[in-house]
Amino acid sequence: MQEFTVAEVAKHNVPKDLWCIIDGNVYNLTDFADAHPGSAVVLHKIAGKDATSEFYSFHRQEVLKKYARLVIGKTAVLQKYPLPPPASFSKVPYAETLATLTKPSPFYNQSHLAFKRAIRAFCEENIAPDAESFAKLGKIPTRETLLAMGETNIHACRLGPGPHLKGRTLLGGVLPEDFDYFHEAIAHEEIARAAGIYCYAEGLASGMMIGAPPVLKFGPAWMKEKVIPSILSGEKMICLAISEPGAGSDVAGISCEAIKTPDGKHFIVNGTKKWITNGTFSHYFTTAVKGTAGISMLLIERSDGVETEAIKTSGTGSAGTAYVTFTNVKVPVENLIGKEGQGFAVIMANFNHERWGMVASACSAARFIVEECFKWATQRKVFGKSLVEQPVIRYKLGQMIADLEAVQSWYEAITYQMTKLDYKQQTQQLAGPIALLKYRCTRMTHLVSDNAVQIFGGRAITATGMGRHIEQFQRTNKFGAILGGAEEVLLDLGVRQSMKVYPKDARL
Ligand code: HEM
Repeated sequence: MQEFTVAEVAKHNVPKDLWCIIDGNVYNLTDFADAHPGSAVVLHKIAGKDATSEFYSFHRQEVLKKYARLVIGKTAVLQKYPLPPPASFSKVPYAETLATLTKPSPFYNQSHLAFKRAIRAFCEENIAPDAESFAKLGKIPTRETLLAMGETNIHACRLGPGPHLKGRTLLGGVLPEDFDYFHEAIAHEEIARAAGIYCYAEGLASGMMIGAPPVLKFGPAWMKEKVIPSILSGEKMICLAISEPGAGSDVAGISCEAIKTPDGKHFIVNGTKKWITNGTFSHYFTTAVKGTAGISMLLIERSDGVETEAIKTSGTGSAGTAYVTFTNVKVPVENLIGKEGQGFAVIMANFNHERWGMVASACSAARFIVEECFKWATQRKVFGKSLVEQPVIRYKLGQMIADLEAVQSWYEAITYQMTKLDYKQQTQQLAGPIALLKYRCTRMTHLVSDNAVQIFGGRAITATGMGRHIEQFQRTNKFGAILGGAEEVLLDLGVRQSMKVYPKDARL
């Protein structure tokens, strides 16, 4: 690259010959000025000057990457803000979990770190580039992306440890037998970080994370053999169809009915499901139905009588959130997941993994927002000093960090318990704590979202530019307080679960 002196750059200081220096590099903005979204006028004011500080007041670093073509040379001035190398861990305080950098941890080892680095690299290369534009356009992820997640076994990793990992090559060189719930949590965390929780991330087969476990844990052998490989490869999609227009957290209230044919060989399914993540593009529906025996779970293939329609939410069309209608759908009785009439137990067992996964994603998303706020507060100047020099801003950051780290610690403690308990024990012993944890987590994200909006001001309600991640987070954050069980329902469940084991002999 050609090197210029500061004095040489200074000569190009008029609109028809407009150069400037940004972080050591020389930009020729003459032809770009009229197309500049921030107006030509502001560029005229910095013509011929070092505009690094002005640039970082109004733009994200990614703008420089996108417009690298405008660079015509460099100066001897040392670059102060180099773009971070690929798949690196952030050095901004609290931007990474405490164990990611150098701090010791009872839970994570080198294998977790290697996995984290590898999946971050995958996400940066394959997921992040589409995240913003696809979310805006409401486009579902491409087949290539979903297949790439299959090839690298990310789909399989998101279903947690188990026999489905046997013989698979995992990212970071992790051996399938060493893979535990901390690895799985890292997969959810990294996807949420790269793709935006309750936004583009939802399209990345998150329906599978909740729709496939019932098949894996309770489905008959033929079903596992037929369905699981095609799902884990990314060829086919599956979703969980439980909630209905008249039944959300109130699962017992579902009305989608499945009536057995007189020969006992099929169910005829009639009813609707609402808010079904990935429903618009799923091939399989893990569906809760009501029959004479009570609630059952059925695997329904997309076929005649299955219709899906996109629902517009505050999130994005990338999630494929659907209204599903089953009209006289003929389903073989072999498609029962678990025993007839025992669907409630399958649903309840599944909820734990779903809620825990939501916490993993939400902690990571909140951490990313903390990082955004810390960076903004440091580089944004008001009343002659940076925001972070104002006590009120430090108070807000402190609240966010303290809440986040408290939830993170509880979630890691529960994750550790999951690594020591089998699936049945988890269902019996962790349903209450996980319900309470998810409640605490979404209260934390409310605070993080609220404080982030106050720190970013107008930019927090602007979909592009400096605050675009904050805008998305505050717009979609509420999903977490509803999906997988509303906060109020979870608090109630948490206490009811502990009442079941309350010692009969305990007295004040
Ligand atoms: C390489 C040089 C530059 C490029 C490629 C560039 C590009 C952009 C882009 C893409 C935006 C829209 C922001 C977004 O929504 O993402 C923008 C906005 C803006 N730019 Fe630049 N810019 C450059 C230099 C500068 C400089 C040196 C200034 C100095 C004053 C400046 C001032 C602004 C302002 C005031 C806005 C509007 C910010 C807002 O709406 O909050 N730009 N610029």
